[in-house]
Amino acid sequence: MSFDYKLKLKDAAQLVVVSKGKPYKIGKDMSEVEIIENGTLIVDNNGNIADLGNASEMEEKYKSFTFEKVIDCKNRVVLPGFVDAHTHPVFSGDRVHEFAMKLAGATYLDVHKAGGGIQFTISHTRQSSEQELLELLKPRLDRMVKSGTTLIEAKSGYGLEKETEMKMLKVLHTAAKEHSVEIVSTYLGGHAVPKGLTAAEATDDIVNVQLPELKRLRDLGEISPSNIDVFLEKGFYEYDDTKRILEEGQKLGLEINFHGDELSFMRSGELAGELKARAISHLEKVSEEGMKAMAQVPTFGVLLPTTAYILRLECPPARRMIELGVPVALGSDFNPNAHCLSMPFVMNLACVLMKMNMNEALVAATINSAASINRSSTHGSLEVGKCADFVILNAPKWEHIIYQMCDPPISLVIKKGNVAFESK
Ligand SMILES: N=CN[C@@H](CCC(=O)O)C(=O)O
Ligand SMILES: [Zn+2]
Repeated sequence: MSFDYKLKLKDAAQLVVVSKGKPYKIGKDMSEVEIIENGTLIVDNNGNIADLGNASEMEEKYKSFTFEKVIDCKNRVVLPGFVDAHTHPVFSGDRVHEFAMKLAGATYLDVHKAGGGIQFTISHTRQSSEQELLELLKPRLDRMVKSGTTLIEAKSGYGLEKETEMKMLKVLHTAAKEHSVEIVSTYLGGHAVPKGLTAAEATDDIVNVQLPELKRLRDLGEISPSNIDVFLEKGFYEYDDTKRILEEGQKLGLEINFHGDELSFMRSGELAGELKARAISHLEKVSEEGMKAMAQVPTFGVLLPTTAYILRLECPPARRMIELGVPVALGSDFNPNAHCLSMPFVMNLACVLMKMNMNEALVAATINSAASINRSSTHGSLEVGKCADFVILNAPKWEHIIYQMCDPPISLVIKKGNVAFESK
């Protein structure tokens, strides 16, 4: 039997549109969240939003059409699926022992210098097969969906040599086809300097060995990276090496989306201005000039409150960034250091630790995070033509998604018009 439409979300207490007709929000506009009170939304047979509006008007308009599925959303709210703008979800080996070290006072750099941190994860990930990494990744993605995430940015970066970096990108490419979560992948061969090489030698290897292989496999359709990333940090990659790697990636059509100004001030914002970067993540130590340069491009500031929380760092200046017109996005930074898969918890931390208001946090976790990975024409808001990715919350007001931080009452998560998660 065929139906006129795939899905109707009927009589929602709130349809949280978030943003209308804009690719992203900046400044005071981040505090505005568009809402339709008592609304109904229709999904077409391709899994895109066909229409939305006042419930009684929609009932009248669509009374003679058929729907494959109707969900009664009375006393519930519908939000766009969350977009997680920064994750490292492909790895093997946990680092629970390092959590204890950090609680006892070790810093991120102490752990790294002792051969732990990224190096620990690299040694495990190098030994795992593509299939093992895929099997480890899938339940992590399931847990993201349960928390309302429907689109993620996901990085390689636990190989630091050609084989493992490409293996990670292949895992992401396969997962994108086999899992309901949509994935935009990022090549992060410059996540740390491999043991035995200098930063200059590692940079040469990325430029002369890894990037040509990335191009070859991308041309063959075996991987699909959209972005290039480097960890610009003292003892990792410094300004000139970072710039060289990012520029080489840009020549291959990759967008620049890098880690910067996390533990030390590295002139990340200034570099983003020079290279017209799409996004910088972390930014705990960003300068006033750097923020101004970012606002100018604009370069998205992807803020990661879990990192500041877990490492007890001073938070990035979110308020000043918003004031200066930097488009701010949020990510979970899910990785073995910051083991968080939940965007509701990230939004809560952004409000409490970074002093963002709830509207700003929601904008940063939807339309702005989608825009930080160049997906806001299809994701991040409830607008006609966009992907039917939703979080249906069993609460009369959307703010409960942030307020009930660790276990918000999510009753359903919809991906492309299909139920991806349903609470029992
Ligand atoms: N800071 C660099 N990279 C990750 C951490 C990766 C790791 O510790 O494994 C981050 O974004 O927090
Ligand atoms: Zn990261």
